[in-house]
Amino acid sequence: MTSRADIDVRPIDESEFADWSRAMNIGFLREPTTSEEYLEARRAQFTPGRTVGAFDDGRCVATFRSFAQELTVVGGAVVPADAVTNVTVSPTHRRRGLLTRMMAQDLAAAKERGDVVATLIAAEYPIYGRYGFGPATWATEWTIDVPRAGLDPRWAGPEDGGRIDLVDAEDVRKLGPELHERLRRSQPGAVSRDELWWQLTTGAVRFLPGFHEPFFAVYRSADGEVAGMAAYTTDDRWGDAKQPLNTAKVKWLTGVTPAAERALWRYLCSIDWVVAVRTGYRAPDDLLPHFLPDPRAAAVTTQADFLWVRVLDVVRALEARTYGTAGSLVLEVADASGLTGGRYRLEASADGAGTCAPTAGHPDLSLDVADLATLWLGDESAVRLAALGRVREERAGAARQADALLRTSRRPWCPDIF
Ligand SMILES: CC(=O)SCCNC(=O)CCNC(=O)[C@H](O)C(C)(C)COP(=O)(O)OP(=O)(O)OC[C@H]1O[C@@H](n2cnc3c(N)ncnc32)[C@H](O)[C@@H]1OP(=O)(O)O
Repeated sequence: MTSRADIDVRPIDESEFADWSRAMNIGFLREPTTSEEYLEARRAQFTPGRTVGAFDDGRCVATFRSFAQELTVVGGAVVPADAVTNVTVSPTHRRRGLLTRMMAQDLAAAKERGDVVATLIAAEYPIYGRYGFGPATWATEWTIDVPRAGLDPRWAGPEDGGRIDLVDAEDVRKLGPELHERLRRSQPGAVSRDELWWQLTTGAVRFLPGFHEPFFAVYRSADGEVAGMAAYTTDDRWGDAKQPLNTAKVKWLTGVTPAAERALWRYLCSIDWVVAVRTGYRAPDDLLPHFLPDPRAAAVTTQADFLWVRVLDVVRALEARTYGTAGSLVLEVADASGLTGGRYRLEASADGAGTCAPTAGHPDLSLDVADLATLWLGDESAVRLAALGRVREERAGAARQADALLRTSRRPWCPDIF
């Protein structure tokens, strides 16, 4: 067996991209061999210096890629994030520390670059906590039993003066980016999308497994403004007695007003032949069930952690967001990697702004950097984490005070897998 030291972990150059892609497909249990077209399409994701491989005897056996992203925080500001993706280690080389080496290099480079956080969508829950990542948003998927929802089957369009049109992929590439910008600027937990995201979702570039061209529906409000858009596929299922039994699967649904969300969900539940709607990953407090006369018709199919965050700079992370009340809190943050641990005083003013600085003062709460990430976007309760023993109160009542400062009335949501 090759010793750990003999395995070279380094950024690849473009000539190694085919070997790197083969290794990634192996790690994700996908067909290893890739076509020239696949490689050509995928090359847009090659970021020099940030596409990393591990090489054993000249063959790529592990992959890791990161790219620049913006993450929206509470209050609507965005912070520069190091988005981590394409993480694989071949089954022949697992549990020898290769991920640990690739991650350590990447996080150190991200810190050096000035990224405030690193982000990822975890394939499995137990992988990333050890590197200081914590789940910062959660996702819920519902399946709507349309005939049980109590909706009037005669519905023929929005009652609010708005309209819904089906549009082509090209229209989505034109209208979608601006709509998403509006959403993500006001949605804590949302991330930026690049042009390739729009090309992939519309099929202009195809390398994702199982792509089927979706239907695209656009909602315009009474004044003609595009306020919502949805992409969905259907599965052409029929029962033995010739009954249509289609499920509409929502790939994404963006609404920048409650009216837009209501109209698009109503539309999806009105399509002839469709008896079930799978919603895709929404925020756990999405309005959707309450758009239905019988909210129980929306059954939770998935409930899981979604966006994981690794705080790289406590001061900038805490100063970027806003707070629910005025107050002062001293946090003792443990960070085994040495990237951003220390004792910090957060001062929030009545207008919601926060300042943060290292302090020698007595701590109010002690916690790991991964748990700070879990609290940062407002989704989790410090009181709950204290009950679990993950946050320690150094002053009685500090966890409750942290909740008053940090928690938000609506939950954060990351609409994108990356
Ligand atoms: C953002 C993304 O891309 S998510 C996709 C992640 N990729 C996958 O799930 C594909 C299949 N899995 C893999 O490729 C690999 O198993 C990886 C990438 C998850 C882990 O790579 P490895 O090189 O085996 O990890 P490494 O040896 O550095 O492990 C470090 C520690 O994490 C633990 N660990 C690693 N993977 C897992 C896991 N899936 N579940 C539980 N523990 C794990 C190891 O046991 C080890 O613990 P220890 O330090 O106590 O001994």
